[in-house]
Amino acid sequence: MTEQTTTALAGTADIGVTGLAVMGANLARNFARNGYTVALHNRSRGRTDQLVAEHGHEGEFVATGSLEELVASLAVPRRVLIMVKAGAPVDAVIDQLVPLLEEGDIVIDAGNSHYEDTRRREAALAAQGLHFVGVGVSGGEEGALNGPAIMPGGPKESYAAVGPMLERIAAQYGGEPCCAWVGTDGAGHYVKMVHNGIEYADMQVIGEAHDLLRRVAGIEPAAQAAVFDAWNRTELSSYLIEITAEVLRQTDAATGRPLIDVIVDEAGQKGTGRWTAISGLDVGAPVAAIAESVFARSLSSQREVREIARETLVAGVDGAGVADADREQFVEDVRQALFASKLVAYAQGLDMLSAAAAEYGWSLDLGTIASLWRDGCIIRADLLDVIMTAFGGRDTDRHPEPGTRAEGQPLNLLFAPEFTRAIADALPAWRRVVGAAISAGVPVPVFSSALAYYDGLRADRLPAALIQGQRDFFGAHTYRRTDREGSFHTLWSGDRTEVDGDGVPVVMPQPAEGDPTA
Ligand SMILES: NC(=O)C1=CN([C@@H]2O[C@H](COP(=O)(O)OP(=O)(O)OC[C@H]3O[C@@H](n4cnc5c(N)ncnc54)[C@H](OP(=O)(O)O)[C@@H]3O)[C@@H](O)[C@H]2O)C=CC1
Ligand SMILES: O=C(CO)[C@H](O)[C@H](O)COP(=O)(O)O
Repeated sequence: MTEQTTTALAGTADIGVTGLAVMGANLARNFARNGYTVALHNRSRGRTDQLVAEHGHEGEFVATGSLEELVASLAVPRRVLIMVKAGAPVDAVIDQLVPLLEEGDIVIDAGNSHYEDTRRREAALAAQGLHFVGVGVSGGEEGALNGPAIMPGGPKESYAAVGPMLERIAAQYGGEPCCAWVGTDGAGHYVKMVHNGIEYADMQVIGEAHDLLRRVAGIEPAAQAAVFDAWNRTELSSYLIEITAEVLRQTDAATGRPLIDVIVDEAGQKGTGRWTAISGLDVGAPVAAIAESVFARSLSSQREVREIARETLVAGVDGAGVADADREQFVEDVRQALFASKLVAYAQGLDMLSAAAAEYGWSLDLGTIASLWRDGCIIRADLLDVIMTAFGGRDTDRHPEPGTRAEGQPLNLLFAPEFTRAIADALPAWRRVVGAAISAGVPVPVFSSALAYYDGLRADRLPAALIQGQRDFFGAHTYRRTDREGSFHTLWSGDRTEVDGDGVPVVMPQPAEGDPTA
């Protein structure tokens, strides 16, 4: 296991990895460091040779120059892990691989593929006697090497062949691997997609907090780093808060200014956040905070429009800022608003998983899924252990009916008593912060959207009643009544009497004598 091996070991390698950019190379090294013999392949040979030259001493590698060689070097059943750019490249690799494989072999796609692609690919490969396992992987370069969070989908029986290997290279939290089979076909990639949607919202709320600390409280980046360090010792403790402090502390070598001030303020995106928002719309899950975080990135990238807007649109505020005496309280308010908004993003993401489970017939256990995110991935946070507990802990044998929660699991994360309390405690600060941001003209799309979600959930009555009235007025779409079963329509263009779903005039019950509402 320790000697560098580059000669072909035909038919003995435990796993083949094709696609040796940042993620594939580090996953391959992780497998090798854990004692597996890893066959390597990349479209262009350079990456393969580089990996072997730089890291060949870390374990048993079989460098190959073609997919034919890669497949020939693998033990049966063959396991080939694809880690190439998502989309058409995955299909291109599959098309080349399939003719080389035999019944029972397993193709693992560990990139950020769209779950619908995964469903399609699994069905196509199953028809040819091959197993296709769509696996979500999170943790970036460092996680891939030292232990990522892994969310495998695909046929349950395939997990027996790949699960133990994946569990071995995954991050470990309290002795448990951050890896477990999550559900059939595209479920693994769906769960990873929602992870990324939450990641977008989490990053955006941290960004909003940073903006408020700078523009309202006047706290410069280096001092903010200390604030985020301190927040990382509270219930906000997480990887993203930790790296935020690192980024804010960094000085640009070329200018001596804070690095954050020389980075162009346009956020990129590869697609997983957008897919989450689109899927939320498709399955009818109100993931507004996640969607707002995607829109915020899109707005940031409208460079030309923003330039014109800066010159033409007025702010309409009379100056912003907190007095010195109020700064400490404001910082604490922002911390609480950040925590509450983050909880809402998790609540929306988890709610969406249940809606998708119903739509696609998956059995997703929210407690186990939360357990996978406790370490290794980008959204890892102390909070996830609490969320896991709120959903009944980790139980890889618990498979609720599609679209339902396992017994005892709350219908919404915010209904778990500890989170109901946490939000209630944060609420006054959250409202103050959103109010202050609006007054100061500082955009807080996710802070405010998350608060609107919370207020929408808890409202006695929503203006949806008026929308139903409007829909009935212009399109005879009917409405339901609070006091009777059935659907009803008012003859808006006629005498405005009410008819039932069959067009029969409704006879109003006579109010009882003495009824005060009569
Ligand atoms: N980077 C990250 O932090 C994370 C990435 N992911 C996902 O993992 C996957 C890999 O990501 P990453 O390592 O960043 O690499 P990239 O997404 O940048 O993809 C580069 C790799 O894809 C190969 N490739 C591109 N097109 C083709 C093709 N048509 N046929 C064969 N191979 C092709 C490249 O080969 P060549 O060298 O020949 O160009 C190279 O090996 C992606 O799906 C990504 O979304 C998941 C989690 C985290
Ligand atoms: O999957 C990941 C982390 O979990 C990748 O880093 C992904 O690229 C992040 O998404 P985006 O590039 O859209 O910010």
